[in-house]
Amino acid sequence: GFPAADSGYHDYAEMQAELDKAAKAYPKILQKLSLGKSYEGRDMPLIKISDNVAKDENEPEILYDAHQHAREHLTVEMALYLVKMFTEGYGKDSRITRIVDTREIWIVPDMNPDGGEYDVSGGKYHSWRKNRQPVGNGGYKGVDLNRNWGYKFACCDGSSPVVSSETYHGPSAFFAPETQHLRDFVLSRRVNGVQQIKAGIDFHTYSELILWPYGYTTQTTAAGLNGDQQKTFATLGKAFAKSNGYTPEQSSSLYITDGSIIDWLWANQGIWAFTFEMYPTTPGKGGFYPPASVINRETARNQDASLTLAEYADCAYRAIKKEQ
Ligand SMILES: NS(=O)(=O)N[C@@H](Cc1ccccc1)C(=O)O
Ligand SMILES: [Ca+2]
Ligand SMILES: [Ca+2]
Ligand SMILES: [Zn+2]
Repeated sequence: GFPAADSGYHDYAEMQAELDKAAKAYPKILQKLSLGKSYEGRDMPLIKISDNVAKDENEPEILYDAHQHAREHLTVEMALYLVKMFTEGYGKDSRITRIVDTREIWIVPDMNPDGGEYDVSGGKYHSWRKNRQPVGNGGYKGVDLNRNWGYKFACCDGSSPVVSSETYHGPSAFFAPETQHLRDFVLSRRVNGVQQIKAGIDFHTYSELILWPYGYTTQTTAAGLNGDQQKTFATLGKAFAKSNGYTPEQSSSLYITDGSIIDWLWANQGIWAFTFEMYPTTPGKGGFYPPASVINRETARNQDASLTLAEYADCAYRAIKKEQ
């Protein structure tokens, strides 16, 4: 569990309890499902929020995922904030109500439950990033989930082949059960060959950035990402940045990453996918372990961007005033 001073953060059991409570309180608009089990056997919750939530309706779908990296605990709080915002705002806030009525929202609050629990084990932080899967044959553990996706896997020196590395990509794409489960869920959202999930945000910490594909190349356009699409990503990214004060840029302008989730979501499934790096900007402001006192402010900071993404999900090109 978290160190006492940081008890405001939710550990795995507390996160699950929070989600169970929400499912009980809002059965008409929230369903608690499961992606499957992590390597060590922990359930990975999947939340669906929409009107007539038990029905698969013909409404644009949105995906918010959090906590691919174990020490990035603020992202679990971000996902719990989204659950709270959509449920408590429904029927009260007109913008939220319209989104819940016209979209199907998927939230994955914890992509890496094993890593997260390990990171806070013994009431102290271990600065752990990866999952807890044995790798190689020297007793090492951990695949970097955000290098294990299957688009341009290990293509471009944007990850490491060394099992002990923080950015170890694994022996193959989708080696980690955690990336397999989210991949399988996303693929299951293809109906008559059309991907129902139109847009998404992958939450990380820290640096306060809004990132869009590609991560594997510094080219602004490349196979599967043309000029209008680049313009749409940049326009939406800048609009999000205006609302939360983060810095918007193409993912690769910071460093090259291969096998990242947003490259796969976009190139393989055509999903308008962004990575948000949350608070703080620097290690001096808490790095991966900011005090629990910032949770409310730093999660609410992304309310407008999260809602705007959902509003554009029917046609992202509207952001550049293009029809189709
Ligand atoms: N959370 S993070 O510090 O690990 N950054 C993430 C996301 C990311 C990817 C590419 C450039 C900047 C940030 C990563 O997978 O490297
Ligand atoms: Ca619905
Ligand atoms: Ca649907
Ligand atoms: Zn991260």
